[in-house]
Amino acid sequence: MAESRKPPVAIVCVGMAGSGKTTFMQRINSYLYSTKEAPYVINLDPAVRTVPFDSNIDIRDSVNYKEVMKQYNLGPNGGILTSLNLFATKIDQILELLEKRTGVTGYGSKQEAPAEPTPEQRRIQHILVDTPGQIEVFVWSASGDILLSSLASTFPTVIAYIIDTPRTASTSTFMSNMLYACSILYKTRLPMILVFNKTDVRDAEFAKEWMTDFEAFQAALKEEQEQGTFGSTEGSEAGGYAQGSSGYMGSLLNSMSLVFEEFYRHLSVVGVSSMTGQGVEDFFEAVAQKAEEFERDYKPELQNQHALREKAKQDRRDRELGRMMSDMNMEGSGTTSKKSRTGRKEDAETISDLEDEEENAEQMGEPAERIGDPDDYDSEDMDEGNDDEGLSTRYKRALEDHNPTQEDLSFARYVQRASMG
Ligand SMILES: Nc1nc2c(ncn2[C@@H]2O[C@H](COP(=O)(O)OP(=O)(O)OP(=O)(O)O)[C@@H](O)[C@H]2O)c(=O)[nH]1
Repeated sequence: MAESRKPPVAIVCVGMAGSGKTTFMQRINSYLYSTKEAPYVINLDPAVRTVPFDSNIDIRDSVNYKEVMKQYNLGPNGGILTSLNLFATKIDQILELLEKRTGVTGYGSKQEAPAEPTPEQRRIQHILVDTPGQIEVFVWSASGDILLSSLASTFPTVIAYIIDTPRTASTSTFMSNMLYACSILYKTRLPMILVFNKTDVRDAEFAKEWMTDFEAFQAALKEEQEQGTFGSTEGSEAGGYAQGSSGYMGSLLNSMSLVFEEFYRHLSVVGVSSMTGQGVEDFFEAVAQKAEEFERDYKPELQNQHALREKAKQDRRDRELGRMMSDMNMEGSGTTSKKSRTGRKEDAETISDLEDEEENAEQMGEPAERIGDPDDYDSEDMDEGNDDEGLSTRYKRALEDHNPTQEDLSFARYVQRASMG
């Protein structure tokens, strides 16, 4: 009897620019190496110059960010977004690779589950993902969504939200960060760990206290207002808000601290120093806890959504198939020859449509054999089977195999237009 195996956990590091994502990735990467559990590393930041660790998959190997900016006359953020979009069109290949390396298949996978993972596959317990510093470009873009939901369809996926602790020590910057974390949690719908980084500079105890005791937060807010430091970044320098304007802000933060009580309950909080390595073990304990939570609470919901999407897709295919058949006037006329009913031209259009789809898919980087054998749509072959049922089945299969989702389709068109696939 094969020993049951926990699938590797995907840890996606997000955080504002300069919060220390890359340094944190480097730290947890070397920690895992020291425990002989080498992770699988993915870099999704196309604009980073040097990455201080080895990546197994690097967006920079597929997309040249500088070239994208030049070619499309884009600024830095547009360049990152476009690079991510282009990379997301290859998500099938990325997943296939991850599944091969880890021996795990997801519920949406086209691959068969392996009988027994090899020792190499078993060794990968974590997949680490570094993201661009322009957090919104990743979290709020369709490509970020595709990358995250694809990962989560195969692996327990956890978001590590990295916070620059010294720069979050005032009530206003703390609350801004919490608001951001909250929006990411509700956008991604994945379990989240708040990583208060740089604890060698500033201890994260204050943040933990503010998250568990709203009275402590309100007391800190009052103190800042009295000392005139309200609105500063680090809670000690001169206030960023003019006297008098802090009244509204103060009461807003006060109310938010009450509203966020429920949100805080869904989070794990750890203090880490990526510089010294302090707190890294706590982080991995939180990861294990969140991975269990993912399997228990998030996965059924994701599977449910996946099943609903599949059903909607199937219904749409059926409708399209029905429409196509009635357009071709083929329903229930099993004796008439297809050629005489529709004429050569129509057949040729249909075949070329299918070929177009195949071409689209190839431009998206899928290997030809996965797109379907061109012989399937050979006109001679189609002529041979004069029964409607055969043709109907073929169309159905063609739609199943080749009709991308609306999302895929828009990406396919996008890539085609950009001629970058
Ligand atoms: N003292 C201290 N500094 C840190 C720590 N972690 C990161 N830093 C510093 O913070 C700065 C930013 O770190 P990065 O790892 O480049 O941050 P990032 O979030 O990847 O930055 P972007 O790539 O711009 O998004 C660097 O100067 C790091 O040396 C830490 O735990 N303690």
